[in-house]
Amino acid sequence: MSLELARKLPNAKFIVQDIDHVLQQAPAVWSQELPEAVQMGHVQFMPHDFFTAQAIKGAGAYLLRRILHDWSDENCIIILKHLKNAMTPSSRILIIDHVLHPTVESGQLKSAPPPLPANYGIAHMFSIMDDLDIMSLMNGMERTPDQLHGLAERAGLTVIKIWECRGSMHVIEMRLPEEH
Ligand SMILES: C[S@@+](CC[C@H](N)C(=O)[O-])C[C@H]1O[C@@H](n2cnc3c(N)ncnc32)[C@H](O)[C@@H]1O
Repeated sequence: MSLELARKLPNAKFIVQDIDHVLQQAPAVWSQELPEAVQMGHVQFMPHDFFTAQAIKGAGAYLLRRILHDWSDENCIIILKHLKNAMTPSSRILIIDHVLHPTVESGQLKSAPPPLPANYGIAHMFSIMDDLDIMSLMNGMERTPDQLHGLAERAGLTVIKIWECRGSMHVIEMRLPEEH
C-alpha cells in the first residue's frame, strides 16, 4: 500500500517496516516498481518487530494495513501502545482493515435504507467470511466500530474517525487523546 501511496504522493517519505526476512524482499520490488522513490531517498526499509518499541518518533502517520485483524485484543493493545509511545500530538495511526457493520446499525457507519438490514445484508458477506477465515487461521478477528473504540481506549488512544471507503475495508484514524 505504501508503494501505491508513494505513486500518488511523490513528495512524501515512507519508512517500510516488517520482520527482517520479509522486509528483505521489499527493496527489489520498489526498485522495479518505483525506482525514483528509491533513488530520491523517499523510501527507507527498516526491520522492526511491532511488539517492541517503535524507533520512529513523531511520524505524520503510522499505517497498519491488514495487521490488527491478525491479532487478539491483548496483542493489538501491545502494538498500539508502542505506537502511542512514539507519537506526538500531530501523529495519527491509520488502520486499514475490514470494519464489521452490525445488522442493527452502529451509529458510526452509514446504514442502508430500510427495509434492507443496516449493513446491506449479503453485500457485507465478504467481511464476515474474512472474520471467520482470520479466526480459524490466526486466532484473529475483524472488528466492529465499538470493538475498535474499545481497543483504542485500552491502548490510551482515541478513534477520531472511521473513514468509510467504497470497498469493505475502511480506514480507522486514531490519535493521542486531547490534553485537558
Ligand atoms: C496480512 S500481512 C499485511 C501486509 C501488508 N501490510 C499488506 O497490507 O499487504 C501481515 C504482515 O505483518 C507482518 N508481521 C507479522 N508479525 C510481525 C511482527 N511481529 N512485527 C512486524 N511485522 C510483522 C508479516 O510479515 C506480514 O507482512
